[in-house]
Amino acid sequence: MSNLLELDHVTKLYPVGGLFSRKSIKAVNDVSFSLDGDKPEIFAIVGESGSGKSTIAKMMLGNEIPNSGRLVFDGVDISNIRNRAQREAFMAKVQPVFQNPFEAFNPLTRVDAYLFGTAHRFAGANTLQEKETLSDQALQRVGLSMAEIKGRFSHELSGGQLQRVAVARALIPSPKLIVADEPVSMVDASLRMSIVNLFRSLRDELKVSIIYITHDLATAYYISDRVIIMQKGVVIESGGARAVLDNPTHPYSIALKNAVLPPDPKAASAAIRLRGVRAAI
Ligand SMILES: Nc1ncnc2c1ncn2[C@@H]1O[C@H](COP(=O)(O)OP(=O)(O)OP(=O)(O)O)[C@@H](O)[C@H]1O
Repeated sequence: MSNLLELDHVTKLYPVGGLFSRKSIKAVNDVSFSLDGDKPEIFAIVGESGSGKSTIAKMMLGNEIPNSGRLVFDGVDISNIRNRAQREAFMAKVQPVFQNPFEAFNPLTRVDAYLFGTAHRFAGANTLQEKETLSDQALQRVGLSMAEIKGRFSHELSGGQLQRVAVARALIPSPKLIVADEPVSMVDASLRMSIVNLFRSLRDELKVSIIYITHDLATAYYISDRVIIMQKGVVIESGGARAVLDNPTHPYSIALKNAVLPPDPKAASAAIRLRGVRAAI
């Protein structure tokens, strides 16, 4: 068995308190886990705001370097990727999907231009015909087509459609890993499940592994194979998604779960209880 991705005691510090301060915050504190290269899975990273989820995503994408520990993708330490050719090869294999599709697409640029650019840069498409063919194949995978989006700008598409285009773009290079940071939190609630189900079909049909970063326990429970729950940079619980989320053992995970349990008369005060638990831990 070889690992697709391994995080080995990864810690990331950020300075706090201004230029001359020596203080720092441990945004990510000694986090370790790995994804199997032979078994595509949806791996959820769950936690409240500030728990370190996005910092992990940035390190996985090579946009931040850990202060200690290693992130190894496909046998290569991500911190050692230096030249342009290595960077391009890495980016083709690890693709991001971000929270807000309206921020990911410049409103003045036609959406298809993003797909064509990716097809050219990462998939060797040179002619317009080749770019259109690759883009259309990816769009079909996410339930759209070139005909539907050609020539259109981001504001002419719904949030759900635009997030699908973002996923299609991520698929064009045939990545091994998609790092999706809160991919449904800006999408209309009625369309959320369709995007979440899309990730499942990508795992099953394209054999892509997906890091699913979310504060939403319900969708994590629904689609993930494994989950880690983070608090203040630390992994406080990890394992099979069902096992962890059916029977959380850490007070913080129990509080997180209670906060989404319907329809509980106490649910309205869940957020307040959660704050109490946080303060107590
Ligand atoms: N560039 C930065 N400089 C200083 N501190 C940072 C920086 N990025 C993140 N942090 C801090 O690191 C901690 C973890 O932040 P991070 O964004 O990873 O959390 P998160 O779980 O993704 O939260 P959210 O869901 O709100 O994005 C927070 O305390 C945050 O303020």
